[in-house]
Amino acid sequence: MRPTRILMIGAGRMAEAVLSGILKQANPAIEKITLTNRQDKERLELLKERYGVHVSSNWEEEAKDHDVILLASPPATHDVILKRLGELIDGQLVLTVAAGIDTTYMEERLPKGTPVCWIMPNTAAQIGESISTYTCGHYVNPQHREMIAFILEAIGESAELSEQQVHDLTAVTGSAPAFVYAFVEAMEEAAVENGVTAEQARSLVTKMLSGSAAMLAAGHSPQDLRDQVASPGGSTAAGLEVLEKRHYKEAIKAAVKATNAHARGE
Ligand SMILES: NC(=O)C1=CN([C@@H]2O[C@H](COP(=O)(O)OP(=O)(O)OC[C@H]3O[C@@H](n4cnc5c(N)ncnc54)[C@H](O)[C@@H]3O)[C@@H](O)[C@H]2O)C=CC1
Ligand SMILES: O=C(O)[C@@H]1CCC=N1
Repeated sequence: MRPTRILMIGAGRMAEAVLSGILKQANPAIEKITLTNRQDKERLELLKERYGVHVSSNWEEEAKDHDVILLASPPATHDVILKRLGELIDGQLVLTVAAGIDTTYMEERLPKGTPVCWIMPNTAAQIGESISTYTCGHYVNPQHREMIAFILEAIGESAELSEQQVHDLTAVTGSAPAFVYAFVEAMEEAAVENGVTAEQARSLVTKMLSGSAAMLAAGHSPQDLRDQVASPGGSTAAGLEVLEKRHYKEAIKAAVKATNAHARGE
């Protein structure tokens, strides 16, 4: 990889996740990383202290001096930031992790020929365990791809998809961890109501979840796994029947639809 300077616009949770992943790779080609946000100086100081990176509350002054610019600010800030960025940059690679901000949107606001990439990670990026979908714009060359792969590997695994697919899967890979955590909260509450401590409930439910995920990762289908648990006429079947009556799958699919629609600004 060529010597590279990375600028991040936005210094929140996702920016920190990407930053810590990149630093763990200890790649000598990364010459400099600068984190910026609009006004939270305290947050910038904390990140500077924690990671030893450069910080600034004026990204406009920094843009020229960096090769890769990663937007990790809210989607609603992108219109203004991209248009201003377009006045400042000259061929730099521009990436975003924002929900709903696809490469067409970016290319429309940046000078013709600007290489762009849209990455949709999830919060497991914080521990290098994200499954990130991504899609590249028209002007991304093999060198840019090397950089994009480096960032993606720093936060976990990834799948390159079409722009439409990244939109359609925003809920399934980006937001669904929150759906899983809501399920865990309900399970923990049920466990506590049945007499175990909150710590025991956390430990039991977490292990149940990681074991279930490991069975899926081993290649078994969810239908087979469900059937293995639910002995015919047994107690699990009675529980599944309640979920079905309460439209469990429909509720999840409706949540996916609502999430994606919101991300697209609908
Ligand atoms: N949290 C998540 O699970 C995921 C978040 N994302 C995307 O990541 C982006 C950031 O999300 P989080 O890190 O969760 O949010 P956050 O609230 O932790 O961080 C947002 C950051 O943007 C900065 N900011 C706000 N307005 C700005 C502006 N006008 N100019 C420069 N900086 C500005 C804030 O100071 C803050 O540092 C969003 O676009 C979101 O769609 C994508 C996938 C998953
Ligand atoms: O809630 C959000 O807007 C972001 C997008 C994907 C996950 N979190």
